Amino acid sequence: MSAVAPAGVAGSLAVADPLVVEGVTVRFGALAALADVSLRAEPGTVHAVIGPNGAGKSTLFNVISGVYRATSGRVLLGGTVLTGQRPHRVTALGVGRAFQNLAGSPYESVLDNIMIGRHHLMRTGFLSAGLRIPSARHEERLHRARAREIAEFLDLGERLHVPIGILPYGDRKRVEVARALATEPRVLLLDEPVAGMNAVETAQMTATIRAIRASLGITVLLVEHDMTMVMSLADRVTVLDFGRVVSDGTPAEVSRDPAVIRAYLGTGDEDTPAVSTGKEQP
Ligand SMILES: Nc1ncnc2c1ncn2[C@@H]1O[C@H](COP(=O)(O)OP(=O)(O)OP(=O)(O)O)[C@@H](O)[C@H]1O
Repeated sequence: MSAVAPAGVAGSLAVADPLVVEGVTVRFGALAALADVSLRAEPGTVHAVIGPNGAGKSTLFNVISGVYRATSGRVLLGGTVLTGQRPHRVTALGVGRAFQNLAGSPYESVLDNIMIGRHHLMRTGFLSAGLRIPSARHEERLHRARAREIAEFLDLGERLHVPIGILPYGDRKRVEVARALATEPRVLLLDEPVAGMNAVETAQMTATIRAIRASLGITVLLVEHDMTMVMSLADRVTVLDFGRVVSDGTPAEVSRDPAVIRAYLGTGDEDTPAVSTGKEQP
């Protein structure tokens, strides 16, 4: 991985504003998928959102990214209210999202797939781009250079012109993260980034997320079922169960919280860590 943080067309990626979720409720008929959920992801941290299946994690990501409307409550990035905005506007306001399922066209190259993330930043319309107007060509060159930097940052620099459909699974997942980074986010939503990965790919993705936090200063909001990865990486963890926040704290705090033990195991046995930190003695 490149040691140098990308910098370029869109300027600094660093963020000084927290992402704040304030009392968000989402109802689907009688079901409250989220019930008065609040959390605060501090700038430049990895904040994990965990919970059993059906706890509301995807619904929360869908509210933050503008896909679902909250029944009540707000999401703010600094002083900007994100709730009520459409997904493309939320992206433009600084929230990038890498999806769990592999997105992107399998026949297009790594570079072209990363460029998809930059379209909302390009001033040139299709007509002037198609007519190869010099200013349009200049802008396209700058954006391609930036996409290349991001690819190199994610160790994809050697594969720029490879169709993503023939890449190994781990590389393809990193292209998805690169596409999200190409939107120049201040907050990056990562939806199960290591789902389906082997141990080597998981270690590489974990290193990638650490580098995003350390070098780019981006706030990462992470939904992930791999508890060893979450507990080794997250600065803070919010635990959802049945749409409610049942715990919030450092990995060490939540892994000992009886409410988390109940959520995962259906027991209040306080001698058992709720979730493995990967550091327990055998
Ligand atoms: N569009 C929808 N319409 C109706 N119910 C929904 C919708 N989206 C989610 N739900 C329900 O809301 C609840 C929370 O689902 P959600 O997908 O957010 O959970 P999750 O924590 O992401 O689960 P998993 O870990 O299995 O992905 C579930 O009961 C789910 O069936």
